[in-house]
Amino acid sequence: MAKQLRVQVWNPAGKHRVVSTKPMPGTRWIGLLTAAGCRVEVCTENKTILSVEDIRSLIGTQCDGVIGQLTEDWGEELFAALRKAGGHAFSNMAVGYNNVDVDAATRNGISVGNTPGVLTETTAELAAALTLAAARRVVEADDFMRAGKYEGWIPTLFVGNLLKGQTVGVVGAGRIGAAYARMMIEGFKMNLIYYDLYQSTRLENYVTAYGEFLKSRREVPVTWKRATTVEEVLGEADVVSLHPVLDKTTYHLINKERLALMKKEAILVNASRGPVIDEAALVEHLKENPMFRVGLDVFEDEPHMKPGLEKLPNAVVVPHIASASKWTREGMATLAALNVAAKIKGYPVWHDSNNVEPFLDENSTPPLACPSIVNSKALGLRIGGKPESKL
Ligand SMILES: NC(=O)c1ccc[n+]([C@@H]2O[C@H](COP(=O)([O-])OP(=O)(O)OC[C@H]3O[C@@H](n4cnc5c(N)ncnc54)[C@H](O)[C@@H]3O)[C@@H](O)[C@H]2O)c1
Ligand SMILES: O=C(O)[C@H](O)CO
Repeated sequence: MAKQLRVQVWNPAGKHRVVSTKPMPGTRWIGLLTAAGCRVEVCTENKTILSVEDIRSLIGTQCDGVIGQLTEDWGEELFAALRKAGGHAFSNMAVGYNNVDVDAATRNGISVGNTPGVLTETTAELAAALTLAAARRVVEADDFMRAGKYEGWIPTLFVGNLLKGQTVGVVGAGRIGAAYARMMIEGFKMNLIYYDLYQSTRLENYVTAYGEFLKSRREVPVTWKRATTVEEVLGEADVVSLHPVLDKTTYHLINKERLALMKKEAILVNASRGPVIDEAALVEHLKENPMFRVGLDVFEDEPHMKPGLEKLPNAVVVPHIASASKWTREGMATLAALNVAAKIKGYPVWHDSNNVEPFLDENSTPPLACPSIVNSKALGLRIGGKPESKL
């Protein structure tokens, strides 16, 4: 018998029961759910990652929808439990949904929401921060300073890499990868090489236009190149940042053999998902190549690091905080709540999941639609959405 988990209840008399497996930032998301007639139960148990058993007990015998987290294992067991409890709506509070078995959700007639767009710039900024921290050895230098080791300026102290005029490689040039590329190109005048399954004409045009602008100012123009293989990016780039989805095609995309193709003094950044890199191979590569540096936001066995990584000065490591700006986290909560509330109300799926801005303006009522449902086609859900109607 599973233990009863602590919950905080909002709008107890609400007609539809919605569970959030975690407290989420801000209050707008709670207001939107209660305005849609939902009783909202937020799990406040002091446990970082809930087990499948914990979540089953939260779902209970009657539940219309759940907002879950990327640390949870949403598979057949939970979706069957949710369907049995009368539910038909689930949303991850994340854009990535590799923790969700979407086919299992579809089999059980449950929609799977995610939160694209609202975290694009925030995540790209953290990838840029990791790039700079690794290139200029910021964390090593900070440790050195705090340890009282600084005895005065010398020409050889913490010499790192200059980014200007170097080549930035982006693997996965979707929303976040393209935003990161633009930051590095405009901010540091880097040239671009990218690899993606699809051509990013928008990004290419952007770099071309920026190159023309620089030329008009008699500055050296930036350039772009679409690589035909990931190996081409690894061989040519001075900085490589990983931004693909995690699936079978990207699991251990960066392995021992591919690390060996990279420049000895290259920088590798990962703010996508940990398993995109074979982390044990990375630890060995970092040991053998002290001038090779990494910036990591995500890890293969989160929350753990592969043994040895914690000791390496050429690695900057942060705990999966790439989307952690107040505006983004509150926006993620809003999108997740609306994915569930609008589905419960029978509204259609928003026509453009790459443009969720209309849902994020706190001063206006959101469109009558689910912002982003990844299995909308498989479930045969209606596409539409009308701005400026009350939920
Ligand atoms: N660290 C964090 O906190 C954080 C925050 C947000 C997103 N993410 C991760 O970033 C990922 C990307 O988010 P997004 O909004 O940019 O998604 P997106 O769908 O816009 O971009 C993903 C890109 O990856 C490409 N891709 C897929 N398979 C590929 C392959 N085998 N090789 C190369 N490219 C491939 C796709 O074509 C697409 O362009 C998410 O799925 C999530 O896992 C992490
Ligand atoms: O996929 C996501 O949205 C992120 O990992 C959350 O920060």
